[in-house]
Formats: sequence, C-alpha cells, structure tokens
Amino acid sequence: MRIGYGFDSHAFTAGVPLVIGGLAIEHPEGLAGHSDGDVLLHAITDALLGAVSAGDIGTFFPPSDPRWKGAASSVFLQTALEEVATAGYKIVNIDTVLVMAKPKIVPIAGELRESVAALLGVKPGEVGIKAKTPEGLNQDNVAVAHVTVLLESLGIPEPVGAMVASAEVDDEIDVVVKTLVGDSRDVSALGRKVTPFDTDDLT
Ligand SMILES: C[C@@](CO)(OP(=O)(O)O)[C@H](O)COP(=O)(O)OP(=O)(O)OC[C@H]1O[C@@H](n2ccc(N)nc2=O)[C@H](O)[C@@H]1O
Repeated sequence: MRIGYGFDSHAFTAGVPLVIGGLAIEHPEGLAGHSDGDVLLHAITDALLGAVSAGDIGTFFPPSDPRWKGAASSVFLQTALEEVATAGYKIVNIDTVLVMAKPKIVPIAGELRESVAALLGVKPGEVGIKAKTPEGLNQDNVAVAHVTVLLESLGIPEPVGAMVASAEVDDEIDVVVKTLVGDSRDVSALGRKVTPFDTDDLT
C-alpha cells in the first residue's frame, strides 16, 4: 500500500470558464492558471505522483512551458495514472477537500464525483468530494484543493521482489525437507527406517 497527498491553489479571475474536477461549472469567474486552472485535478495529479515518489506536476509540466498553455488538466492526470501503473499500483480510493467561498460544492458534489471517478477509472464510491468555506483565512478569491490517495499493489512482483520471494520459498522447502529427513531419522532410531516421502519428487 502507498499513500499520496496533493495540494494546489488558484486565484479566481473573470473571463475564463470555471473547470473543477474536469467539470465545467456555471460561475461568473474561473481559475487563473497556465493550464485550464483545474485546481482539483492538479492536486489529484500531485497526490498520485507523490504516492509513487515520481516528483510533482511542475516537474512533468513546467508552468514556463508554452505547450501547457490552456491545456486540459486531464492530460496531467493521465500522465500521473501512467506513473502509478508503471510503478505497479492501482487506486484504492481518493479523498478530497475543496476550500473556496463560492460556488457551493455540495449541490454539484455528485456530478464532481462522477467526473473525477471517470477520469481516474474508478467507481464514484471510491471518490470523496468535500468542501470548506475559508473562514478566517481572508482568501475568498482563491480556490484550494487538498487530496489524499491510497494505492495498492497490482501484485506484479518486481525482479528483485521475485528473487526475494523465491529465496523465501526455497528456505521454506529447506525447512520442510530437513524436518521430513529428521522425521525419517527419528523413525530409524526406532528400528523402522521409513521415509515419509519420495525425495525424487522434490525439484
Ligand atoms: C498545471 C501547470 C501546467 O503548466 O500550470 P498551472 O495551470 O497550475 O499554472 C503546472 O504543471 C503547475 O505546476 P505547479 O507545480 O503547480 O507550479 P509551481 O507551484 O509554480 O511549481 C513549479 C515547480 O517548481 C517547484 N517548486 C515550487 C516552489 C518552490 N518553492 N520550490 C520548487 O522547487 C515545484 O516542485 C514544481 O516542480
């Protein structure tokens, strides 16, 4: 199992569409950014990358790189999902907190959950969507996202892991063989030399 944590923030600005969790949301302002400003997908991307020690969104997609100007953040998420799969893991569940004064998230939480789940290739029930008003933080013009993710192994052993696993099995076979041979000697000591198994069967 691995855990990951991601955080992101973007300022609200007029004249751009608001996109959160891949969902276009009706609102007078959107989020400023080099990309589409999807604060939630950026935090999820960082949580996934962090969970497999693969760096962060900025190392893969530098804000200074013109290729990512206006890019859909699902592109960043896809790269993070590939890193997770390459490392041999899959998502167990993901939990999120959006901190923003407006818009209210609860009325669209179901849609957001469905959108994020579809982008991640998981079930909606494996995605948590929560929101907080930034009380006392004096940041009503900012959207913040916090994300945690839990991963589990796909069960594909890495080469070293396979060797270790094999060695452990060999050790166990040694113990069994020694025990059985020991049994045989004990029986022999009683005058009945009976081997309880055919040693030729062992490979
Ligand atoms: C998604 C993109 C697409 O270009 O842009 P935005 O749409 O958010 O603007 C970027 O990937 C969004 O990258 P993000 O990682 O959020 O940007 P920044 O916070 O500015 O960090 C850029 C890079 O600088 C590094 N960094 C940042 C702050 C700091 N004190 N030290 C650092 O070394 C980060 O680890 C990251 O690798």
